[in-house]
Amino acid sequence: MTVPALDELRSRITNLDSELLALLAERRALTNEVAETKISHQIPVRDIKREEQLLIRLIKHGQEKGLDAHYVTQVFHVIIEDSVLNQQTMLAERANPGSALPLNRVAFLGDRGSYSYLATQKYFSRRPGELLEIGCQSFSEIVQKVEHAEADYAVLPIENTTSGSINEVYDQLQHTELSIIGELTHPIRHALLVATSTSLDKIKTLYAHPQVFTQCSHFLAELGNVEVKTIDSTSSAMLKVSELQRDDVAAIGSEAGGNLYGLSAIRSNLANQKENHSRFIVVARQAVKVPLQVPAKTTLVMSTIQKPGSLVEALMVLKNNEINMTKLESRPMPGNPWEEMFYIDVEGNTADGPLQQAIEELKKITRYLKVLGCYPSEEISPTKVAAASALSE
Ligand SMILES: O=C(O)C(=O)C[C@]1(C(=O)O)C=C[C@@H](O)C=C1
Repeated sequence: MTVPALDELRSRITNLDSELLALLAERRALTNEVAETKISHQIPVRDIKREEQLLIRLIKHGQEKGLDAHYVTQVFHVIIEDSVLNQQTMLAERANPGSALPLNRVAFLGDRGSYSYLATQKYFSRRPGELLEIGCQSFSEIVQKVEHAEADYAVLPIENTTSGSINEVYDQLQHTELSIIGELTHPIRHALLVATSTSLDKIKTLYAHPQVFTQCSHFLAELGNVEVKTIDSTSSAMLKVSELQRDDVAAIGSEAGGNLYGLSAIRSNLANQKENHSRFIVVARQAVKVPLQVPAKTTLVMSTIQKPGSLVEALMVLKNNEINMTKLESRPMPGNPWEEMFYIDVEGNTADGPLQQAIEELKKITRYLKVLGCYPSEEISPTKVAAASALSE
């Protein structure tokens, strides 16, 4: 049997990949048409039943073609997530006429290549208009850029699955009139980045942002004589290493970001937890309306009356109105020792009855309550179907 030449096989793969892309684009265009129907008939974007049926059929079909259920499910989770996010964005834009800008000026931490930069690119890739990135040195600078109308939006990391909440960002939210208008989660994959063809045993100095060191503490503990230097952002760490061009220095950052500085990864998956994700919020001067067909999240900040059980009482209001709380964070109140501000994320829309009711009730039993924003939820939980149910069809 003659074996086809590698070039020939690769050219066939290349052609197939182009066909796949054309099909994906066609599918996306169809789902955008679906969104138009949903807008005119007030139908929710997400239809879990339809997704289940679709996955069951695809798993079965895939297995007939020798593709395992896990693979098919993973591929279609990504495709459906893209479809849902695009439709949500379309609906949100319709609900906020005139909000789409020809140029989105976005302030974020660090420079090209930082995780905030990558999150910014991801969030605005679905939105119309060009993107102008404004790299900043601190969270307060980022917030001020939007407050002073030097930027239209800010992208701020708020929590990480390994290192927890980012307190400085919560503290910024306490003092600003800006509103949260969006969120996104982005995988944070830390790699050891170098500028030369070197190896781990030669590294003597390591640059990274303090948050990154916290997230990679297990890896750092294994390193022997390495001097760890903190730096204001991941992009500064990468820039430093690319400028030094030395065998004995490295930065911790994403491989994608490192590529922008000509760095290569000699170790990857450095975070303590395999699933390391950061959640970012997007803030602007103007709050947005979230259409009721789109799953919404709302962030509240409140301080309770100083008496035993007042926080429990406030949380009971949420429970009684069947509002699901996704996060509770407390931060000290400057100037008021031992008093706390509570930041609460809930599933729900401020334009919808149950949350409106809960907010009214909370106002009566708290000292201070403010809605920091109501925004489309971008946490698209994948629909699960058991492979067995697909095969029994
Ligand atoms: O069929 C729909 O209603 C769609 O919006 C399309 C689609 C898909 O991409 O297949 C996306 C979201 C829904 O949850 C179900 C299916």
